[in-house]
Amino acid sequence: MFTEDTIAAIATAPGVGGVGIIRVSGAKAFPLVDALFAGKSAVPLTERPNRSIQYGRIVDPKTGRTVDEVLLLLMKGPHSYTAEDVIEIQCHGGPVVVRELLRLVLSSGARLAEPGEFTKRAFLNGRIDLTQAEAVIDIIEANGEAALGVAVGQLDGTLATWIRRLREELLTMVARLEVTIDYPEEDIEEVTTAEVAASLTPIMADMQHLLATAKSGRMVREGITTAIVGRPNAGKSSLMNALLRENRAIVTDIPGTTRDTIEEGMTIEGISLRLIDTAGIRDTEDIVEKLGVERAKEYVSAADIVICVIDGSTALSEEEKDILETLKGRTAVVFINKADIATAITAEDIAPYGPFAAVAAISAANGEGLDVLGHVVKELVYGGEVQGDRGAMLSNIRHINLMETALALLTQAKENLEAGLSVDFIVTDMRSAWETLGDITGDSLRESMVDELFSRFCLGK
Ligand SMILES: Nc1nc2c(c(=O)[nH]1)N(C=O)[C@@H](CNc1ccc(C(=O)N[C@@H](CCC(=O)O)C(=O)O)cc1)CN2
Ligand SMILES: Nc1nc2c(ncn2[C@@H]2O[C@H](COP(=O)(O)OP(=O)(O)OP(=O)(O)O)[C@@H](O)[C@H]2O)c(=O)[nH]1
Ligand SMILES: [Mg+2]
Repeated sequence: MFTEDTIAAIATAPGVGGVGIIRVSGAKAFPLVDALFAGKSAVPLTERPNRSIQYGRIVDPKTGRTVDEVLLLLMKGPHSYTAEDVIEIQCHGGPVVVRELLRLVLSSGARLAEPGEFTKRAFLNGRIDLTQAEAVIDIIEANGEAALGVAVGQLDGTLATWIRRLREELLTMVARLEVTIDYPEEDIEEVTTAEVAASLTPIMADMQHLLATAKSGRMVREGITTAIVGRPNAGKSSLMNALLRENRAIVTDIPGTTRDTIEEGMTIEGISLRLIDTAGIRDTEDIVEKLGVERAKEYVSAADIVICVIDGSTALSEEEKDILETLKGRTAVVFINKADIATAITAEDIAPYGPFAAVAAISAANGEGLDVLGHVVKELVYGGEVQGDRGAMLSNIRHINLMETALALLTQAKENLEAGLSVDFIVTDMRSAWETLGDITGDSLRESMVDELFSRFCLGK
C-alpha cells in the first residue's frame, strides 16, 4: 500500500440534492474523521465494525458547533474503492453544508484530491487495471444505454482478462525463441521458429476479432454523427424538429431558411446521435447561404449516417439527383417527405441511385415513417458479424490504436520468421507487441501516460 496523503473531495454533483457525500481516503481517514464526529457511542471509529454505517453529527472542534447530522460509511483498506481506508460522510445535500464539511476535513489534515485521484489510487494499489479505470469515466460520461452497457462490460475486467491472456501467450513464445539464441543449434532453431510462427496465427486472429468490434464500439461510445441534407424546402428542419420532438430549428415555406448548421443530441435505441440540420443545397449568389451550403457538404462527408430528405410532393429535381449521386458508398437513408399531402415520388424512383440503407415515405409534419431511422442505426451499430454485448469489446480509441500497433508488430514478426530472419529481430518485435498490449491495461506502466489519463476524470472520482 502507498503511504501517501489522505485525500478528500466532494463526491456528489454540485448543487442541491437529497444527500451529499464527502469522500476521505488514506491512512489518516479514520482518526481524522473521528476527531470531527460525535455519536452515541464513544468507541473509536477504527474499532467499530468494518463496512458499518454510523449515525451522528459532525462538530467543528474550534467552535463546538454542529455542522450537520450525518451518516458515516466505514470501509477499511484494502477492501474499499481506493484499496485504502475510506470514510464517506453522507450529509444533507446542500452546497453550503457539503462545502463546510469538506473545509473541516481539509483543515484537519486531509489534502484536496486531484481529479480522478481516488480511481488512480485504486489503479496504483492494483484493485483495478487501466481499462477498468477508463470504464469508470465511460460510465459517468455514457451518452445512452448502449454506451453504458459497453462501459459496464469493460468495468468487470473482461477486456483486461483477454489482453493478459494474449500477453502471457506471447511471453511464452518469446521465451522459447530466446532459448534458440542461447543455444544456436540449427535444427532446434528451425523447429522452434516454425512452431512459433504457427502459434502466432491464432493470437493474431484473436486480436483481429477484437479489432472487428472497434467500429461499433466506437460508434456506441462516441455517438453517431447524422447529417440531414437535401434541397431547400424539402423539410430537413421539420424532420430535425420531429425527431427531437421540439421546435428547435426554424421552419418556414421560404427556401433557404436554414443558413448555418444546427446540432442537437438525441438517443435512439439507446444509442446517442448527433443530429446536424444543414442548409438546403442549391446554387446561390447569397454569400451567407453559399457558405452554409459549403458547410453542409463538409458535414455530409464527415457523417456516419446521411439522411437525405426529398420533397415528395413534386417530381425529383436535378439538384436532388445530384445529391443522391454523392451518397454512393455511404450509409444513407432517403426520406421521401410530405407523404401526408402527396406522393409524386416513390421508392422505385429512388432505387436506381442506391443502394441505400433505407428508403421510406415519411411525413415530418405528422411523424409517420420516422421509426425506420432506429432500424438503420441498430443495423449500422450491431449489424454484420459483430454483436453488441458478447465478450470483450474495444470502444476506446486509445485501446484501438494500441491494439492495431501490436498487431502490426506481430505481423512483421511473423513475416520475418517465415523469411528466416535472425531470431533477435523477431524477439524485439514480439517484445514490443507485448509491451504495447500492456499499455492498454497499464501493466507496462508508463507514468506520463497514466497521469494524462487520470487528469481527464472529474473531481471527487
Ligand atoms: N457511496 C458510494 N457509492 C458508490 C461508489 C462509492 O465509492 N461510494 N462507487 C465508486 O465511486 C461505485 C461502487 N464502486 C465500488 C467498487 C469497489 C468497492 C470496494 O469496496 N471493493 C472492495 C470490496 C469488494 C467486495 O465487497 O466484494 C474490493 O474490491 O476489495 C466499493 C465501491 C458506485 N457507487
Ligand atoms: N405537408 C407537409 N409539409 C411539410 C412537411 N415537412 C415540411 N413541410 C413544410 O415544408 C416547408 C419547408 O420546411 P423546412 O423544414 O423549413 O425545410 P428545410 O428543408 O429545412 O428548408 P431550408 O432550411 O430552406 O433548406 C415548410 O413550410 C414546412 O411546413 C411535411 O411532412 N408535410
Ligand atoms: Mg431548414
